[in-house]
Amino acid sequence: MNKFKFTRTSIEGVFIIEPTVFTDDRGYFMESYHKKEFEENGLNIDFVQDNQSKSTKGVLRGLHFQYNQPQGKLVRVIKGEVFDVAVDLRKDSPTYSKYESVILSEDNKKQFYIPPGFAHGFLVLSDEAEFTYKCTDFYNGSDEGGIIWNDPDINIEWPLNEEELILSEKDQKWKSLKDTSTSF
Ligand SMILES: Cc1cn([C@H]2C[C@H](O)[C@@H](COP(=O)(O)OP(=O)(O)O[C@H]3O[C@H](C)C(=O)[C@H](O)[C@H]3O)O2)c(=O)[nH]c1=O
Repeated sequence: MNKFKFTRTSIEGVFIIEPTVFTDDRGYFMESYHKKEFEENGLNIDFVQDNQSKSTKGVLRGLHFQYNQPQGKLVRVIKGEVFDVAVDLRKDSPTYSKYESVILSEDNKKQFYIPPGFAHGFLVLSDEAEFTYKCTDFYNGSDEGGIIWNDPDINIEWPLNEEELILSEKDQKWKSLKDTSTSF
């Protein structure tokens, strides 16, 4: 029995995945990942690291990537709601510099697969959000790069006003894509 719905997006390699949720009077059960079913649906990926973070409303984490160890990410929200964004940084891609966004939430249980070669970020819309994701390569802090959240050429329509945003010192200092050398 297939337990996931896979939807391709406008950007090649980026998928929205919806798990089957089994509910009963105790609550619910769902499989959150299934290597074989993902492979059968075009996602032949191996994960090596799982991450989890908690953020309050207005926190924007991103837009991050790793230069030499680019990470594919399977992301989802286990508490609250976020606006999640993937930006195509693959030089030869017809959708270079374009973005795909999706609302991920505790309620919709949607997952978003972002391949290596993308910048990733999310904005928290609920009072709090707990975010968890699987990565196809290991974290390497010295290999990290970023694109500024409000790059006018990418023009992401973030659903909160600028004055509501909370960014780390690091995330306030990234440059725009045109001023960032990437080679994916
Ligand atoms: C990402 C990461 C971070 N850390 C340490 C480094 C810092 O001491 C601390 C916080 O790191 P940072 O501020 O980079 O965390 P985020 O802003 O959530 O970074 C993530 O934000 C966006 C959403 C992403 O897609 C990336 O996975 C990642 O860049 O955790 C680790 O030890 N391992 C890790 O894999």
